Amino acid sequence: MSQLHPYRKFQIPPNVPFELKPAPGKGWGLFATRNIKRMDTILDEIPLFMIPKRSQDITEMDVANVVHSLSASDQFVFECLRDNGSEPFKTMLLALKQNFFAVPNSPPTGVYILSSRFNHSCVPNCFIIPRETNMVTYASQDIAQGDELKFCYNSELRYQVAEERLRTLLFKHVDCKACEPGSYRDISDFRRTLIRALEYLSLGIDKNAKQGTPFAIKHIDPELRKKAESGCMTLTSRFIYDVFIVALMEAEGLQDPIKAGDLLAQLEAYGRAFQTSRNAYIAKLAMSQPNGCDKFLIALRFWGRSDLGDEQAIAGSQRSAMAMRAILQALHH
Ligand SMILES: C[S@@+](CC[C@H](N)C(=O)[O-])C[C@H]1O[C@@H](n2cnc3c(N)ncnc32)[C@H](O)[C@@H]1O
Repeated sequence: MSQLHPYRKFQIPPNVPFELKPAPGKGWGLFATRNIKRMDTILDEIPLFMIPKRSQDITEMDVANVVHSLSASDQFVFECLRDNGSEPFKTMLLALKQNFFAVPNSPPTGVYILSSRFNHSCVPNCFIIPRETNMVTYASQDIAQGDELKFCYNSELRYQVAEERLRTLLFKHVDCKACEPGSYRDISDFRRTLIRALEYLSLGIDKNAKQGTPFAIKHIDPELRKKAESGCMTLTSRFIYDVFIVALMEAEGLQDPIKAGDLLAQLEAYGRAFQTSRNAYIAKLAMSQPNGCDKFLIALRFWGRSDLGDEQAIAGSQRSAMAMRAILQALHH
């Protein structure tokens, strides 16, 4: 049966490290045909077509106009798209909605035939980023031959617990080890709640508040909370919180190099802001450790310490907290 499936007609580029085949319970998916190393490129794909509008503004007519202007072979490829691998889409707009990526600084919406065959996981082994108008997928960890290749569909999901993610994803059933009830999910929920609380302590705001999720800020010690919210957290405390986030993200399998790179850059910036030489030394030592857990253990030496650079850093973080609050308020209205 699957031998006759229209996806069999897709052109798979030579030398890619995957095959497209049925993924039970999820339609079809991509599976590694050889071992893949962390940071290897898995796919670098040009769009089948692009539409110069944001996806939410695109109409059926927009899609029809573009599709009719494609070559016969590209039109055929678009027609092969199936709703989760089974039924043809009822409208062209639905086919676009399941197979597009937003492309910054370009015509904003592109349809990518193979990049949209990756299934979702909240504990992904790949990540995808735009490069000009292409979508490029990389391995975020070493992947064994035969493993399914999956990325996280929405970066906001990384801070949500399973129940919240299920509401966001809207799949009938999510096949994902962090979403299935059981001990892995309990540990995963615990780590993600902790990551969000630590981020709150470090930044003084809940960047994910727009999700309307029941994050238990009220459980945080009121004095600590006041300190965080008024931007008065010391450099040493912020360093400890952010290193703890790095360690938890690694343990959670969320260390894709982009997010991890942002966090590490932030930690390097704290490191440069220390004016007490012993603190600068501890920060350097922590950053030289190979993984987040070892970094965190070194950073614990900061416990209870202040720094000569605190006053300056606090003034700076109060200014940026005010700016960030204004941005978030504008976004939510
Ligand atoms: C962009 S498509 C991915 C490819 C799709 N499986 C196919 O056969 O063409 C997204 C759809 O795949 C399914 N899917 C993706 N990840 C899944 C997961 N972890 N669990 C269950 N279904 C999933 C959902 O139906 C989702 O709407």
